[in-house]
Amino acid sequence: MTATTPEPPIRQPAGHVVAGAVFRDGRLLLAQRNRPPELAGQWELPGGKVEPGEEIEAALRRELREELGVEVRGGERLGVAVPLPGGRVLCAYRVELVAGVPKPLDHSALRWVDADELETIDLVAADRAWLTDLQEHLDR
Ligand SMILES: Nc1nc2c([nH]c(=O)n2[C@H]2C[C@H](O)[C@@H](COP(=O)(O)OP(=O)(O)OP(=O)(O)O)O2)c(=O)[nH]1
Repeated sequence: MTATTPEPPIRQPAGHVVAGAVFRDGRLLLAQRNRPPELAGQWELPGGKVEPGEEIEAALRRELREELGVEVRGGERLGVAVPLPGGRVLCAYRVELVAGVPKPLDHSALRWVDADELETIDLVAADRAWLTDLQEHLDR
């Protein structure tokens, strides 16, 4: 009889979280989280987890449609990939608003910020990695 080695556990590939950077008139759209308790009240780029087999741009379109009620296109990477606790990876993408007016369907509030406001607002910690990249597109 041959000894059998137990199969290693199947590892889920690290999940990808997409965040959309929408710019308008020198300002960036930020959304205020309402969950989980440790992030509630902080501001972030709208977005969320990519579903298995989903393309990045499709995930951005779906998440911003669900969260803001708008249609976007594009998806040029902006800044570094940020590792999140739990093995997920967070990336920001520049998207263009093509239809609709953003509404906080899944957040407490929305706000358009300029470069100075972005620096002082209570941004989710992970997103601070993109400060300089985001500010390049913003008015002071
Ligand atoms: N959407 C988004 N999530 C962020 C950002 N920065 C950051 O650390 N995160 C974290 C918070 C969460 O742990 C995770 C994404 O969660 P999410 O709640 O937005 O994703 P989702 O809409 O797919 O989630 P859910 O409804 O299934 O709970 O990434 C950001 O700028 N945008």
